Amino acid sequence: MIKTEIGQTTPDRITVRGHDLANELIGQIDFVDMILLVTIGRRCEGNEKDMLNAIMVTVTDHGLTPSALAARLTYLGAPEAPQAAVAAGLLGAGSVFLGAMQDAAVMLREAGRDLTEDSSDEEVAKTAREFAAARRAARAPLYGLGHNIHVDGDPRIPVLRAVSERNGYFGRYWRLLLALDETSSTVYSRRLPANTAGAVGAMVLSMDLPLHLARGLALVGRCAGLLGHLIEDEQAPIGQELWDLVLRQDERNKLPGDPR
Ligand SMILES: CC(C)(COP(=O)(O)OP(=O)(O)OC[C@H]1O[C@@H](n2cnc3c(N)ncnc32)[C@H](O)[C@@H]1OP(=O)(O)O)[C@@H](O)C(=O)NCCC(=O)NCCSC(=O)C[C@@](O)(CC(=O)O)C(=O)O
Repeated sequence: MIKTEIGQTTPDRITVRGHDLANELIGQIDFVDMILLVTIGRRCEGNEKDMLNAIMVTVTDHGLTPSALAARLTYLGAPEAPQAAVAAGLLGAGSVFLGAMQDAAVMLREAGRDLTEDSSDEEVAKTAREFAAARRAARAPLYGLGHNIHVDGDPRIPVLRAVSERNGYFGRYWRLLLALDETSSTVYSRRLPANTAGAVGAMVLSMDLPLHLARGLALVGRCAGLLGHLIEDEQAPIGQELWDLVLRQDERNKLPGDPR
C-alpha cells in the first residue's frame, strides 16, 4: 500500500496528522505550528514557537546572496516560471551557504558527544580545542563557523543566543559553538566567527528536533525571501544588468554600443 501518515483526503474532507484541516486548523493555528505538525506530528510545545519564529525570521533573507542571485537570473530566462526561480534559489542551499545548518548540527552533536549540560566551561573549551585541531589536521571544515562578510562576528548571533537563553535552550551545543569560535584563531590563520548556520544547528539540536529541520527550516524561510526577490524583480529587474556586468568585466566581451 502506498500511503502517508501526514495527510488524507476524501471528496468532502482533508485531514492533516489526523486533524480536520477545514474545521480544526485553518484560521486556528499559525504557520509555525503547521510546520511542526506536518514534520514531526505535533504542534509547538513550551517555548518552541519563539525559537522557531526566530529561526524563520533569521533565514528569510540576507540580500543578494548566491541563492537570491540564482533565483533572479533564472527568472530572467523563465519569467513564466516563478517556481523554477525559487527552486533555483534553494538548490544551492548546501554545506557551504544557507544549508550548512544541518551540517553544523551533525558536527556539533558529534563534537559534543562526551559533554553534558553540566559540563564545566573548562571541559567545553578543551573539547573545542581538541575538536578544532582534529578538523584542521583532517582539513575538514568547521561547519557553523566562518563568514565571508561578517568576518568580525555575525550580527545575528548575539540575538539568537538571547532568544535561546530566554527560552531555556542555551545549552552545551551553543556553548560548544561559541568555544569553537573562541579557539578558532589559535588553530586557524584567523578567527572563524560563529555564524547563523551554527546557531540554527545548535538551536535545533538543543530542542531535540530532527536534524533535517535545521536545513529544512532554512529552505522554508528562504522561500519567502526568494519570493520577495521575484516580486521586486517585477518592478526592478536585475538579471540583465548582472549578466552585462559579468560580460563587461572581461574585456574580450563586447556588448552592442560598447566602445570598440
Ligand atoms: C562560510 C565560508 C565559505 C566563508 O569562507 P571565507 O570566504 O571567509 O574564507 P575562505 O577564503 O573560504 O577561507 C580562508 C581560509 O580559512 C579557512 N576556513 C574558513 N572557514 C572555515 C571553516 N569553517 N572551517 C575550516 N576552515 C575554514 C579556509 O580553509 C582557508 O584556509 P587556508 O586555505 O588555509 O587559507 C567558510 O567559512 C565556510 O565554509 N564555513 C563552513 C560552512 C558554513 O558554516 N557555512 C555557513 C555560512 S553562513 C550562511 O550560510 C548563511 C548565509 O550566509 C547564506 C545566505 O544567506 O544565503 C547568510 O548569511 O544568511
